[in-house]
Amino acid sequence: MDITFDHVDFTYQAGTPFAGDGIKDVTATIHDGSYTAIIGHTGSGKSTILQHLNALLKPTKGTVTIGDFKITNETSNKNLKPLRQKVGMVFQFAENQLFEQTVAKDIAFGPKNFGVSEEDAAKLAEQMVKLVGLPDDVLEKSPFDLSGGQMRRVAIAGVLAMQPEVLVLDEPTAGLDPAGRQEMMRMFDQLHKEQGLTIVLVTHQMDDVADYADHVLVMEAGHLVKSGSPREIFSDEDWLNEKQLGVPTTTRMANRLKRRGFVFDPMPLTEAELADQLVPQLGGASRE
Ligand SMILES: Nc1ncnc2c1ncn2[C@@H]1O[C@H](COP(=O)(O)OP(=O)(O)OP(=O)(O)O)[C@@H](O)[C@H]1O
Repeated sequence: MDITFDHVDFTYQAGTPFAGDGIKDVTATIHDGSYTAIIGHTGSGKSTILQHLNALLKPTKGTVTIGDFKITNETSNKNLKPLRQKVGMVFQFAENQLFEQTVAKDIAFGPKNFGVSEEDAAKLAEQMVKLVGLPDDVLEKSPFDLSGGQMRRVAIAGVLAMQPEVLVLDEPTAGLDPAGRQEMMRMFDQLHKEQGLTIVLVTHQMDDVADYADHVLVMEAGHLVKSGSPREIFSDEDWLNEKQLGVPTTTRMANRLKRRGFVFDPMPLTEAELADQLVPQLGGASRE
């Protein structure tokens, strides 16, 4: 299911003296099966974009097309339930939305609300706990007795239990320690590759963009200012510096080495790519 923005404006509190632009004239496509990262400074419009992906917000102007759904300013809230099922949203600190007495009940809540039987919802909870890498014995525990990282996985399991086609992640690793962050990013990558989920990730972590995304949208002051592959986006160091956007650690290191006479073509994005190009230049055999 492709998601397309066609000249979309969104104005917060439109028609009041407090009106403020969220996004302006955004035209972009998030392709079915892609892993799309949205980057940009605070207030650039990333969250506003995300909330259009399942019509939590509707365009003030323009059209958002999500599979068969065309969302405009005129779209009524009726009949949007199937859309909410297809696009799963994991908000920042998703664990704050847990509320049931047991993990099993919390994960089963969404599917039951969408008409899945008690028995099938319980089965889904068992499957989803596995999918997010938690042991079976958490099912009967209170979510509030788990660690922060485990609680977040339970919240993600609850979103996955709706069996969405698109998983939308708003800074999903915020507040986790580096090991927890890495584990969680690997889990999303696995879901993307093994379950075929389309992923839309908002992040400030450029290493994650380089390691996992295949498409990047760069937002600035409500405008989409660039889109392309991570290689295209991160190859223009001057532009990134001008915009004060970070670059992946590997790219930063390669840029420094380039100034000392090393040659990289293309510029490496990941550690493996850096090693493959660096080792022969240091007189060693490449990894292949
Ligand atoms: N509820 C709101 N009411 C009024 N203006 C808002 C509201 N939410 C966001 N805005 C404004 O819309 C613009 C885009 O904000 P948005 O939250 O989409 O940015 P962001 O890139 O997600 O930022 P962050 O990285 O801080 O989450 C900003 O100018 C912001 O002040």
